[in-house]
Amino acid sequence: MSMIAAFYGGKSILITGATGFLGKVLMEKLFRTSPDLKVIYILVRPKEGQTLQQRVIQILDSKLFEKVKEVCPNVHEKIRPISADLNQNDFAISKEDLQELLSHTNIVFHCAATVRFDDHLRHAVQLNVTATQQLLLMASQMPKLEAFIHISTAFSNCNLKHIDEVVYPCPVEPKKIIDSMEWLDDAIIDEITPKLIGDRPNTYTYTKALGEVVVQQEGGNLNIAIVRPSIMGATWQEPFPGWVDNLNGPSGLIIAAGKGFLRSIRATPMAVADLIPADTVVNLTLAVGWYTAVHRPKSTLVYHCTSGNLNPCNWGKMGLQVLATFEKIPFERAFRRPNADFTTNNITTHYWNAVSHRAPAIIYDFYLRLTGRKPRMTKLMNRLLRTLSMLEYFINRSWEWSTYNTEMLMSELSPEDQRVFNFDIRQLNWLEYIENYVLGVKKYLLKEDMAGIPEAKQHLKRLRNIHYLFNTALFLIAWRLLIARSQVARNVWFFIVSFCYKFLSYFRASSTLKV
Ligand SMILES: CCCCCCCCCCCCCCCCCCCCCCCCCC(=O)SCCNC(=O)CCNC(=O)[C@H](O)C(C)(C)COP(=O)(O)OP(=O)(O)OC[C@H]1O[C@@H](n2cnc3c(N)ncnc32)[C@H](O)[C@@H]1OP(=O)(O)O
Ligand SMILES: NC(=O)C1=CN([C@@H]2O[C@H](COP(=O)(O)OP(=O)(O)OC[C@H]3O[C@@H](n4cnc5c(N)ncnc54)[C@H](OP(=O)(O)O)[C@@H]3O)[C@@H](O)[C@H]2O)C=CC1
Repeated sequence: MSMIAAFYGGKSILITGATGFLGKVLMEKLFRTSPDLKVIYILVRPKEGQTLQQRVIQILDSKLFEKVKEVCPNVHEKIRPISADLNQNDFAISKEDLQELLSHTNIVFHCAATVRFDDHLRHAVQLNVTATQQLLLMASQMPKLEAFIHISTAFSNCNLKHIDEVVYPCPVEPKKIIDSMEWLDDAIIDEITPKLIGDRPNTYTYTKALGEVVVQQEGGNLNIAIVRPSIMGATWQEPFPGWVDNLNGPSGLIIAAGKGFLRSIRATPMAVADLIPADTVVNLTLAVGWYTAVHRPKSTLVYHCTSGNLNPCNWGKMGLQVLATFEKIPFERAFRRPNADFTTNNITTHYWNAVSHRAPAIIYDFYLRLTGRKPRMTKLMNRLLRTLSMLEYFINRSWEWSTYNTEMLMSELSPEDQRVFNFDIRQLNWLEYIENYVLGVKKYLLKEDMAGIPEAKQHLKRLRNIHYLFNTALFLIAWRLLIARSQVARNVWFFIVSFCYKFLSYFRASSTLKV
């Protein structure tokens, strides 16, 4: 029997961010391995046109929860959605709900965050720092609380090259930042943001670092741990390979490449692609929850959930495997044939952006206008280029993360727990994983049917023919213009034509002789 699974049995668990990518995989695993848990409270913000219950039903109806429904048929009774907005004071939770949470919760998993790189600092601070502070305050009033697990990111200290499993201090105290956000206006915040984030690339990584400091400073006597995943990708094994449900990280770019929009990307092929499957993050997080509650380490332990130092894969290998998978499993209705490449400097990046991204978009929009439709490709391409510029920082560098605590935890698990809550990334086969990832993107994000693959292949063949035809026409037009203007080009042209003519005459004559 798994000790970790048994530990979560009978427990009341609070999860923030349960409607997000990680939160859903976390809930699924909890229900599947500990169906006898008491209740999972989830803090859900109301969404336009959807009640909380409807949001829960939507989650449970997804393919992700198919296995759970078999092992835990009353799963819907065990999820208790609580209306809460982490942007509001006290999360705008009703008094009754708050009372219930405070008196019953045994474990907290804090996953909610804004993961947008370019969020306004005020909003990023509110969600990634102030909300964490408020949640800690709530947690300190929970008499039955056994562990508080905070999900951060391995990139919270991406300004360093080697990152240890410790919380690094920030030059300006989080409390001061929180206070200043209350009285500074947006214009001033915009002005000081670059100075505050310093050599970090965006407000996301900066506020996640502040969040960690808050956890360490204000955790009081709570049993706290911090989990730092790197770039979270589709599931590796559980509940099935390839499950993914948002565009973050590489998923959006896989779509853009597979549909033929993305043709070049500024990346360093040898830089480590520190991807980590979502189910690996979940297994480590649950093991950390158990360890923190049972062993009560004296200090706040940080656990790196990364792949680079144990089983590295680089962007070059990953890119090639993604492209190879498109040959076998193409996406439907591609704009162009998937054929992306890496660029490594500014000049080639600008050149290929103009030739491979902007120009085809303009031509296609011109065609849409001609046929009386609304142009949209240039807008889409501009957004893609903006997204690429945001992600570039992470695909042109490598980091070293120490994984001492994570490895220590692995050695503390029984063989059964090591199997059920496997987070040993050394066992991952990258080529197989990437293929399943692309397949998962096709099935679960694009919702494309596998039966459509032959038609998708036909479509790519048509695109290839159009491509050849277009290139030939372009060459002939350019050549025609050139020979109209240049005597040298004309001479070359006559030489080629007469050479071909002579060759054909010789060929015809020799074949007549043979007969
Ligand atoms: C040798 C030869 C080889 C050949 C090779 C060939 C290669 C070919 C194969 C290629 C694949 C292999 C290489 C993979 C590289 C992966 C790099 C990943 C690095 C990730 C590092 C993460 C580190 C930190 C990890 C963490 O700890 S945290 C989690 C990470 N957080 C995020 O990933 C949020 C990012 N996003 C935003 O920050 C916002 O999205 C924002 C972008 C500002 C836009 O923002 P905005 O324009 O305002 O508007 P949106 O509505 O948001 O989006 C507007 C439009 O862009 C779409 N779109 C949003 N996102 C993404 C996204 N990612 N990717 C793509 N599209 C996206 C959205 O669908 C919408 O499309 P539309 O609806 O227009 O059609
Ligand atoms: N994705 C990645 O590559 C990585 C993620 N992480 C960390 O993992 C955690 C989870 O990330 P991920 O699942 O990918 O992110 P998602 O964007 O998929 O999920 C974010 C979650 O936070 C909730 N949330 C956001 N704002 C509020 C709010 N105001 N009130 C209540 N809930 C809110 C969202 O709710 P709603 O559904 O209503 O929007 C959603 O459930 C984050 O802490 C992130 O920093 C770390 C490393 C990598």
